[in-house]
Amino acid sequence: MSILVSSWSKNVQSVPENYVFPEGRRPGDITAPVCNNIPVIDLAQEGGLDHDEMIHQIMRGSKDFGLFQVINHGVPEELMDDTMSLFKEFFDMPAEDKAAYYSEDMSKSFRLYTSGMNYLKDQVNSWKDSVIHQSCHPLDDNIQSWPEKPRRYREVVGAYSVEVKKLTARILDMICEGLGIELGYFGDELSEKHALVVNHLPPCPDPSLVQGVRRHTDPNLLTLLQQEVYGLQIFHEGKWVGVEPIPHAFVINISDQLQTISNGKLKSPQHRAVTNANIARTSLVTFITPSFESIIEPAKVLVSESDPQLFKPSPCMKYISSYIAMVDNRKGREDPELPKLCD
Ligand SMILES: O=C(O)CCC(=O)C(=O)O
Ligand SMILES: [Fe+2]
Repeated sequence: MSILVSSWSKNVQSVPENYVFPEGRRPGDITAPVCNNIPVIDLAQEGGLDHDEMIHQIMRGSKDFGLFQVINHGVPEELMDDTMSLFKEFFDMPAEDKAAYYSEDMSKSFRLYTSGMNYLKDQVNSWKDSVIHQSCHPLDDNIQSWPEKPRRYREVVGAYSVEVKKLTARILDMICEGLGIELGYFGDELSEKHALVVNHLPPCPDPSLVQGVRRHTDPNLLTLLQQEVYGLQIFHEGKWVGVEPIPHAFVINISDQLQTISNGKLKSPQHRAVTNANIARTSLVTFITPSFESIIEPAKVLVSESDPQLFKPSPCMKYISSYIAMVDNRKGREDPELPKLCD
């Protein structure tokens, strides 16, 4: 039998034992109401918000929640719909078709996997299948490792990653403006890597027992997420709150390395994704990461006598490897120099 949740979960009426989290580590409030204070920012270039107001809202979201949403952002809505439909079709393919893409080898540039990062190492499994494209750009160098099924996979996902790249550059420059650092600061090296992860959480007979995407902060620079079904939650002021699924919006999540570069002015929120009883949830998550050799440290202009440096310089790779070690061992991050984050 396939170990992919998307292949066997239709045939079960209760949660198999290896997916049931022990009491105390269960998700708790899976129906947390959506938080209406998270900014939803209209980025329309004509007839939309005043530019200064956009920057103000971006800063408010990034400081108070570590997160905001954008609409009218320039990524064509039809392309967002096509990409979402394509991935739903991917996870609905017969188990034999999906088996060709399944791998536990984390070094692969494209793979389909299940649970956390490694099904075999997880003490308790997560109710999730995922695909990862380690690198989307340059497209021509990477696209050959992507699936050819469903038809148009490479064309649609390729176009999606080109559009998301443009939006990323725009948002990073607005963050520069808000922080008062030079435009282009995040160009090239600091935003070199674009990985696309698609998480698929099939309907679950009892969402209160399982984890979809477990509580974590993102170890990269910035994350852009597309969702259409409720499930993403952030831990805010001591409780879980939902992030409203808004059609054709992107959720923009400040990640650990941007928290460091901003010298703690922007925060990297703890978040997770919960499952639903009746409906599958698919999310498209683009992770922007500096080149692994980049040294991540607070921007000089953000450090002063009244604003002492909060983080020591560390290579980007250290953030990523400490995250992977944490996910593998389910322990907190041990390196005291890195933002301290997880359960
Ligand atoms: O699927 C989601 O909504 C959250 C995914 C996420 O946090 C991640 O993949 O890092
Ligand atoms: Fe995340």
